[in-house]
Amino acid sequence: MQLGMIGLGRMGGNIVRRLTRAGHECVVFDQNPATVKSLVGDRIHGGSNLPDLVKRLAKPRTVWVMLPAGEITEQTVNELGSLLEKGDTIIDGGNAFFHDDVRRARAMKDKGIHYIDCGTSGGVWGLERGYCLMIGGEKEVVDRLDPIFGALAPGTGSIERTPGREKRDPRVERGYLYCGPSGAGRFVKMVHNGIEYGIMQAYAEGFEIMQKAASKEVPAERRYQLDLADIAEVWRRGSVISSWLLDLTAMSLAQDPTLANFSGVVEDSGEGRWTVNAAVEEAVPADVLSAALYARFRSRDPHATANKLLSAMRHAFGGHIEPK
Ligand SMILES: O=C(O)[C@H](O)[C@@H](O)[C@H](O)[C@H](O)COP(=O)(O)O
Repeated sequence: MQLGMIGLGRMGGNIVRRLTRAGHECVVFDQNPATVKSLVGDRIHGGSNLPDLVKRLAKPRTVWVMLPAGEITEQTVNELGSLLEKGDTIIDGGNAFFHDDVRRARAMKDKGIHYIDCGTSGGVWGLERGYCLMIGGEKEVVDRLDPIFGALAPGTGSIERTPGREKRDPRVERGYLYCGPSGAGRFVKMVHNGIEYGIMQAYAEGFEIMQKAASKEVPAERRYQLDLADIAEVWRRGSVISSWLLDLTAMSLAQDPTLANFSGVVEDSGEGRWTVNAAVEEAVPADVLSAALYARFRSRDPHATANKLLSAMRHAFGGHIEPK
């Protein structure tokens, strides 16, 4: 099939590479012309701007938008809405907010343009490992674009089949899922990322507890100098908590057990906040996911006003002095 790709960053460029390796053809555009030039090659054609990209695609066209969530995605989808025609399709594969998908799909529907939200997991490893896809929108359109999704997904690989799934849609076992109407794919991806925060936080806290087992606060006879890199490695092999995030933890610790290249200021792109908002809307107690989100906020300002106020109150009622 043929696909237009807008945004050739960490994800978009590799999606194009994976698609063309599978025999698909891509027309690509990025704000940076050098990025476009570096990608153009076998089955990959460059567009000089959005109108040019659209012109180079055969009808009905499919254009994948792979840009940071927010204004840039909004502008691009709007511009595509005025360039594309009835029967064409926009797929947004970024980490947009699912409310925006519902709104955009409605606006595009009025023009006869299909809008598909596609939560795309796999990060910088997706080119080789494939992307786990969580898809929302009109089912007939998603089914028509199956060759694209199938080529991007990881495939069954070496993961054993889950007993009891024999009569279910086999595509799920290949790593892509039609989740439901507009926004449903991104909603599932949003919760995936909320869970990602929680799992990451659990490993992070556990490893710090083991590191601080060597601290003076602990009685000498129970003070342990533990090798975190080796613990991460051994846990990968047969333990109950093995996972890909643990694989990456083991790799990071093997490369540098002191993690000297990281400041510990942890950013977030929105999905964790939206997951917690959804939990509040549904009155679901999401203790772990909320705490993991707040841990990221806290990492950014150890000298926050709240902490100063705590010290101020302790000092006021008990004369307690902060350590210098
Ligand atoms: O599934 C994935 O491939 C990741 O979740 C990916 O989507 C990205 O790395 C996150 O957006 C990071 O999210 P934060 O910036 O919020 O940590």
